[in-house]
Amino acid sequence: MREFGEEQTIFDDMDVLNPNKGYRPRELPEREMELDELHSALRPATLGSTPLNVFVYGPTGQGKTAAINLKTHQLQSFADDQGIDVTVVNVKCKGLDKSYHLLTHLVKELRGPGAELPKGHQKKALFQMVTTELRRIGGTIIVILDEIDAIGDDDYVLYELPRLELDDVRLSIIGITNDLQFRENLNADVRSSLGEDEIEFSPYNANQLRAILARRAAKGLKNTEFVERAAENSRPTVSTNGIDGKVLVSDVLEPDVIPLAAAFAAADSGDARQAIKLLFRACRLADDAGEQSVTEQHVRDARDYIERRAVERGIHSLPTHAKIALMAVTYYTVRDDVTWIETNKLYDYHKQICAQYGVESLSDRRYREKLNNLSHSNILKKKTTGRGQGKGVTNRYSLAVGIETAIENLPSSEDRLGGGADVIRDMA
Ligand SMILES: Nc1ncnc2c1ncn2[C@@H]1O[C@H](COP(=O)(O)OP(=O)(O)OP(=O)(O)O)[C@@H](O)[C@H]1O
Repeated sequence: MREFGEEQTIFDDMDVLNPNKGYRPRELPEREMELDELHSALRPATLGSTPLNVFVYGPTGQGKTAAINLKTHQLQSFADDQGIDVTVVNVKCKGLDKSYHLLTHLVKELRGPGAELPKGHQKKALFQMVTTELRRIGGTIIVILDEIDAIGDDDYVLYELPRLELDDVRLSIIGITNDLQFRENLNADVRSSLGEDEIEFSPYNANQLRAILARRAAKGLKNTEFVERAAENSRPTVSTNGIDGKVLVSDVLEPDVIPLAAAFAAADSGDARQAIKLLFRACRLADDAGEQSVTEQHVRDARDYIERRAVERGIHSLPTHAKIALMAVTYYTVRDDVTWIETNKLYDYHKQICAQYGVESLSDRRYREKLNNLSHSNILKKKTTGRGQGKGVTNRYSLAVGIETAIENLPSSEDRLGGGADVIRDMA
């Protein structure tokens, strides 16, 4: 057994590289333009006027939250220095699927630390409480509504809040979403009042991700720092995407590590969170193995690990019928040693398993939908072939995940479907 405290480590500060911890970057050079746009929307607060409502949108992991945090903090400290009354309130809307829920959380945040969620009130009464709290706080109040799309089409708050006119209150709403459809579907009135300014965050490219990773590595890893180009000496340069022409040198990272992690994330979705997660996992794999250097292979292993975990999580959270569909493909893959299996055969398995384990079976059409959904989640692959003119098409499915992964994640023996899964495990 390993003993605590006896190991060497490559980490200086693990939290900086852990995207789930609250590290807040103090600079975002890749988002200068977006920060300028935010600056322009918030600047009226410094001039005694009302900041603009802003709608911020773009895919996940693009620095939307980081940029808004940075800019509102900057505004807050300027306001504190100058004696200007500015209050920033943050509401995370994830899971708040109704205006009612959003209002309860907004009241709680406005009331400040220690306040409880108000219970047992109508929507209108809650809105009145919001108004009372805004009046009590007074001055400039910036309400950030993160993941605003969670409230779906119940846009009562989004309609009413920007329309509030209260004496001595200058209210600004910043709505953030990564659901572009949500923005498109908003009622035109809501969209125009909420989105006085709209700021789009488009995906990072590989170069930008390299720079982001380089700055994180410099803060999170030992013997890794930015130096003037001339001072590179003989130390390995691991990123040339430094600030002010500096380069990153490291005794811990091999030169290919940051470019590879950035390339993987850029090829996928340009998500900075994903890139940081990949680098962090690669560093942990090296560190846990007691190695003093992170290699390209660690990055590849980290990617495999993250992908595998994501698939496993996806499989575990599948509803019953989707689990049976996956079992069906796994069953024939193992039993017949084939790759592609026809829908009709899979449907026979479905009916048999449902009858055996007391699950209500689906119609043929609904079952096909389930198979199709699994192919959209990259758990199955689908192949469609024509049977000639007028004869329609045949869909075949195969596992998109490795057979070992599929078998490892079959329902356990204690599960309602465990017996069916045991049959597959015994055959494998
Ligand atoms: N330009 C950047 N420089 C340094 N770190 C960055 C940059 N952009 C994003 N990050 C980091 O990437 C992670 C994700 O960023 P953030 O949460 O701001 O993304 P987001 O666009 O708000 O994503 P989501 O829509 O999923 O909430 C955070 O750890 C953040 O600090």
